Amino acid sequence: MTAIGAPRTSSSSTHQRVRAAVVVPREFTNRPVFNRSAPMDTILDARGLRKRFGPILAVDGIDLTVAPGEVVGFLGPNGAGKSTTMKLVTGFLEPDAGSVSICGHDLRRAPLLAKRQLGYLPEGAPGYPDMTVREFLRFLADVRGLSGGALRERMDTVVEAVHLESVMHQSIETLSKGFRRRVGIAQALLHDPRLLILDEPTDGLDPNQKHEVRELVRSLAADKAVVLSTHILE
Ligand SMILES: Nc1ncnc2c1ncn2[C@@H]1O[C@H](COP(=O)(O)OP(=O)(O)OP(=O)(O)O)[C@@H](O)[C@H]1O
Repeated sequence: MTAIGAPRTSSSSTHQRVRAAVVVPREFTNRPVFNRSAPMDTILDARGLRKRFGPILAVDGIDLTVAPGEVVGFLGPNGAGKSTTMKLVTGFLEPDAGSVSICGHDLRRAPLLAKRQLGYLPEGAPGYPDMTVREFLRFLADVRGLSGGALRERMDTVVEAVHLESVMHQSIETLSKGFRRRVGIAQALLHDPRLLILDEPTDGLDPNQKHEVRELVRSLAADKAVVLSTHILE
């Protein structure tokens, strides 16, 4: 994947900016990536990211900076390299070249500090199928180091934000796609991160659910930076 053109900006509110980074497979373009120097309040600063899988050059020199209040959308066809870029940005995969900094913390040198500021919804929103939603969220809150009153407060906040009240005692394997995706978003929000990376958050959802997730992302983005992807080009 390379990114083409300057990111487009549209103003949805005075505090929020939405940008679309159109991403295309390497063979379709020789145009340069967008390359800007990071301003002081940058939440995500990725430079020169490159990743090869054998003969496939999946990510070829991505530079990306995202500031608070910005929503950046990766738009590209299947196989363009959107998920791979997200895996590099979240530390799920090691890049062959390049660096990632989250809230000023270098992902390689200070992974815990960087990941503390990161919430990640992987593609397909994986969860532990036999856990109930409550067990799953409690487990992840525990992993994130939350306990006592802080844990209860964050659980209540995300359950309300994502509207999970009605399914808290249901096992994840019995949830509809829409609710499964919401649980994935809830776990990404639990520790109140500054950066949200959402891989295809609306994929497979019906139009109402898509609208809800988009509204949710919009409401969350006021004080966070959000990067999301979609292969739905229209
Ligand atoms: N672990 C891997 N091993 C080998 N090739 C891989 C691996 N992960 C991704 N690829 C390849 O890298 C390229 C980019 O894949 P990626 O999943 O990042 O694309 P994508 O834009 O997210 O696509 P989609 O919209 O289908 O999710 C594809 O050609 C894919 O086959």
